Amino acid sequence: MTEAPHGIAGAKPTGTLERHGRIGTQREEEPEGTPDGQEAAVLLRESRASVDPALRSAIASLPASMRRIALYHFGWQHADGTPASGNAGKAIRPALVLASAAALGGPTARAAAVPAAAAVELVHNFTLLHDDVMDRDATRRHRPTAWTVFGDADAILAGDALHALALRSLAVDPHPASAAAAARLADCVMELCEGQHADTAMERRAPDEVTLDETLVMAEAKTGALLGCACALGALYAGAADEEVAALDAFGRAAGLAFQLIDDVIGIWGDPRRTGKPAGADLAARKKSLPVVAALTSGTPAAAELAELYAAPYEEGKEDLERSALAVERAGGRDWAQAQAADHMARAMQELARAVPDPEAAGGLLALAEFVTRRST
Ligand SMILES: CC(C)=CCC/C(C)=C/CC/C(C)=C/COP(=O)(O)OP(=O)(O)O
Repeated sequence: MTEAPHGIAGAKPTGTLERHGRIGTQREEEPEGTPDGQEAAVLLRESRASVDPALRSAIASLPASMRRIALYHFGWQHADGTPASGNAGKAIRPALVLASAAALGGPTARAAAVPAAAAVELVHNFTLLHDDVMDRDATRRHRPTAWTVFGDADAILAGDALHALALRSLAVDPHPASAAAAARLADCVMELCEGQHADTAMERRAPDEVTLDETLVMAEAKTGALLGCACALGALYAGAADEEVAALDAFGRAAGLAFQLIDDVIGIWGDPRRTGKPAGADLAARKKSLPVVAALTSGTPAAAELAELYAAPYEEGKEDLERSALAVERAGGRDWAQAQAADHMARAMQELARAVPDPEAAGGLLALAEFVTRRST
C-alpha cells in the first residue's frame, strides 16, 4: 500500500524490537503476551501499588475545590464526588523511576524513590490537564476531560495544584538526592513547556511549512524529556554517578520518542475501546502528528491528497477520516513512524547497556521500554 515516499520508506526497523518483530503488534491491555510483557505488567502493577498511596495522600492535602477535580481526573471520584475506580492511566513514568532506582541501587533505592516517582506522575498529570484545555480534547482515559466538566479555569488551576504537589513531594523528602531531583524535574517542566509551545505553534502553521526534523525535536521535548527525567530521578535516588544518570536519561528520552511515535500511530488507527479517545481524533483535529508530517513531506501523490484534506476543516462523517488515514498510510507515514520507533528503541537499548551493563539488573527497564512501544492500534 505504501507509495515509496522520499527517504522515509527506506527506513527499516532495526534493533531489539525488530528482531522480536514486536513494534505495535501486541494489544495494549494485554502485555502478558510474552515473558517481557508479563514482567512489564507486574512492574506497572507494583509501581501503582507503591505510588498510589503517595499520590492519594498528596491529593488529599489539596483545598476541596482542587481536590475534587484532581480525584476526578485520576478516575478515583465521579464528578458528583462519589467514589470511583476508573482508569488512572498506565503509570509508565513512575514505573520507570522505580525500575531505574532498582536497577542501580536495588530494593532499598527503589523504596526510597517513591516520592520521586509520585512527583513525576503528578507532573505528567498536570501536563495532561493543561494539554486537554489547549487542544480542546473532550475525552481522556475513557471519560470526559476535566475542563469539559469543571471548566477551563478550574482544570488549569487543578493542573497547577498538581505541579505544586510534585515540587512539594521532593521538597519535604529528606533523601540526599531530593534537591538535585527537584532541580532536574524543574528543568524538565521547562523543556515540556518548550515542546508544548512548539507543538501549538506548529498547529497554527500551514502543513507545508512544517518539517519532519522539527516535529521530531518537538516530540522529544514534549514526551521524551519526562521519560528521560523519570529514569534520571531513579538513578539519582540510587546514588548513581553522573555518567550513569546521563545514560539513563538518554535511554528514557529515546524510549519516550519511540513511545510518542507509537502514540501518534494509535492516535490515527487506534481502537477507541482501548485508547479511551474517539477514533481518528488527531485527524479530525488536523493535528500535525509525526506520521502525518512524514506523509505530508513524502512527495507522493498521497501526500498531495492529504494536504488537500488538511487544507479544509474537518467535516463530520466517516469518509473524511477514512480518506485521511488511507492517505497517511499510502504516503508511508505509518511505516515510517513504526520504523523510526524501532530505531529509537535500538538507541535506547544502547544507552541502557551503557548505564546498566548487567542484563539481569537492566531487565525491568528493558521490559518497560518494550511495553511502551509494543502498544498497538
Ligand atoms: C507543558 C505541557 C502542557 C506539556 C504537554 C505535554 C504532553 C501532554 C505530552 C503528551 C505526552 C503523552 C504521550 C501523553 C500520554 O501519556 P500516557 O499514554 O502515558 O498517559 P496515561 O497516563 O493516561 O497512561
